[in-house]
Amino acid sequence: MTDSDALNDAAPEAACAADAPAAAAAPFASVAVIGLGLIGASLAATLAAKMPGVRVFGVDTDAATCATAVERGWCAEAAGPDDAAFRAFVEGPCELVVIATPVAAVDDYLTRLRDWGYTGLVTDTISTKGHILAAAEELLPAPARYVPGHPMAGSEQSGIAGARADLFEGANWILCPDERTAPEDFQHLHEFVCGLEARVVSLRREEHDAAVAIVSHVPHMVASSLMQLASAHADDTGSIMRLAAGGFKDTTRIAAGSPKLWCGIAFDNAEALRDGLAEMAAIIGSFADALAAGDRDTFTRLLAEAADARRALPAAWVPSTEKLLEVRIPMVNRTGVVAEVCTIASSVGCNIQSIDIDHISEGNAVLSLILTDEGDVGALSLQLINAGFSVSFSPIMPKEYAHVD
Ligand SMILES: NC(=O)C1=CN([C@@H]2O[C@H](COP(=O)(O)OP(=O)(O)OC[C@H]3O[C@@H](n4cnc5c(N)ncnc54)[C@H](O)[C@@H]3O)[C@@H](O)[C@H]2O)C=CC1
Ligand SMILES: O=C(O)C(=O)Cc1ccc(O)cc1
Repeated sequence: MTDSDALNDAAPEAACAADAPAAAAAPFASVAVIGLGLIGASLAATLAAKMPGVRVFGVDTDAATCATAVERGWCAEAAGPDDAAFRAFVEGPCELVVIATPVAAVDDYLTRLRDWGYTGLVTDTISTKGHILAAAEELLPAPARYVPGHPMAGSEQSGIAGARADLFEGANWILCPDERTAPEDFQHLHEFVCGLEARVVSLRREEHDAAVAIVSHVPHMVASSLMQLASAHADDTGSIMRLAAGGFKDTTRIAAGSPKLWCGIAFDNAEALRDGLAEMAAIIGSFADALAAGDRDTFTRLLAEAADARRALPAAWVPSTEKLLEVRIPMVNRTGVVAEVCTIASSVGCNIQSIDIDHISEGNAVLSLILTDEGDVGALSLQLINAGFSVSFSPIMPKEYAHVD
């Protein structure tokens, strides 16, 4: 039994305590968080609050940031990258490394992990995967144990000053397993992310950058462009800015984000961002064209399509605890089952609440997923069958579920 098994075994009682906020089961006993800025420090703060048994070692080049993280009780220890204690932690108890720095710092840490012979799990929070995927493949001693991650939550603030223990609550957290990802590794990472009260969305790693260009990187550049436009029209007194109503503020909040961080993100996702910006320019052009042509129908259609799409944006979902569904999938003679199944489930909007692997015999296991009442279960079933899986679904009662963990 590993340390983390022991933690897991101890967790159900804690999770049942009715009065205090329950501590989540901790799949890792010791975690290194590299980069203690908005995201890394929020992760450390969340772990301290929700998985207090986890020993977090923080790493940051800024000594004051390290001191703050320890003072606040978010990290047991925190140090600069050259501190011997960091190497000792990686070579010793560390079970998970989370890289939460700007993308420019990635090579340095992957090289250190290589030089220190680290073969444990590695994930990250970096907004783009262009660089880190290639670097992890080249540098990590166990590249199959790198699972790209990306919390789709944050803010326009930077550094530990903006960090919050509730930043990830209800947020989507992308994980990108591939066919080499060991089922147990993905199961533990899934538990880790769910323990932060975020929701895992599985995505093929090669699709990540194009997808986030559309929902995150182009919007950031559009928000910045709106501020450029307004600034160009502001006189010395800035009076035009005082006219800005809620809509302007809603659509430009993210423009206050760190220019250095966002320049790094843009250049690591240059191709998808360029394509997205060109599409965006064409869409803005179609409004201008309709105006020039006096074409009210087209103009109204463009607005109406956008209004419908905005109203249909998924609201925060409160899953019904009465409608859980278990999906059981034999994993005989097939690698990459977990990555494939979870990616299919996410693509049809299904939310996996927990993952269990029942080992039936040597080399023979059944993957058991507990789904909440979200997404298109019919499409899930069809796609899994088309992908060659033999699947069985059964509704489960909340009481039964209490014993699944
Ligand atoms: N800001 C946001 O809303 C989100 C950011 N991300 C991604 O997460 C990562 C971190 O972003 P933020 O926390 O917002 O950045 P941040 O600017 O708030 O913090 C970065 C931290 O990394 C430290 N740092 C810089 N270089 C370092 C190095 N070589 N070694 C150790 N520490 C170093 C800085 O001192 C700082 O504390 C980035 O890759 C970003 O793209 C992901 C989701 C949301
Ligand atoms: O502030 C917000 O609303 C964001 O959308 C933050 C954000 C910034 C960068 C990411 O890669 C993901 C999320």
